[in-house]
Amino acid sequence: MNLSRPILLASNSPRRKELLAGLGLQFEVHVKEVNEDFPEHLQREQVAEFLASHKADAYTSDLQNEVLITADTIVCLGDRILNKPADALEAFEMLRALSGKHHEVITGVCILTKNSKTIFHDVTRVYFKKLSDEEINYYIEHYHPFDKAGAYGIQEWIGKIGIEKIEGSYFNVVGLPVQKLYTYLKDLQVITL
Ligand SMILES: Cc1cn([C@H]2C[C@H](O)[C@@H](COP(=O)(O)OP(=O)(O)OP(=O)(O)O)O2)c(=O)[nH]c1=O
Repeated sequence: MNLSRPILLASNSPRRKELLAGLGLQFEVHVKEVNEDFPEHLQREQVAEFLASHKADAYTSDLQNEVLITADTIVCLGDRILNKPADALEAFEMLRALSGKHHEVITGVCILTKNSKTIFHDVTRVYFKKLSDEEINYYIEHYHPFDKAGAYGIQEWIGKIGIEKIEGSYFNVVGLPVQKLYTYLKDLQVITL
């Protein structure tokens, strides 16, 4: 893959680094702490896009020729948005709520340059089987899913035993919709084969 300009990934997430590297791209990682509040009135797709865009805004004045990528993943159960659980009790409550139902995982992405901002999102529907309290407690105890929206990682044990099916991109659930991102980067002429 050839790059027309340097790529920066602004993310703390090891999964995002791995997924972007999986596209065969060279990039650098830069991270600034950004507050993840959002306006109440936004639709859920808009929340993921707002947060990705907001993360990118912290870098506007730093960019020269670089292309900056940011993302945000949220888990939506009906109208409820599940963020990262604060503790084991909240993680248990979230997984109990997701058990036996389907929900949507939305990742918003922002591609920022000095002169342009491109924002998009991808949605994946995830169907959980009914989880027992023992399964939920076992997962929380062994995997500590406190850095994950909705208190689970599809790539972990619970994804194997608990998820019946998904509709949409698997990688979008892990944290970066790489298929769509590749298309945007190609259309923006950031990458060529
Ligand atoms: C639902 C789900 C989420 N996640 C992760 C993706 C995200 O890293 C995290 C949601 O938090 P985010 O706020 O999207 O990202 P982050 O704070 O980890 O990283 P950044 O520095 O880029 O802001 O949950 C999984 O790894 N697997 C899953 O199945």
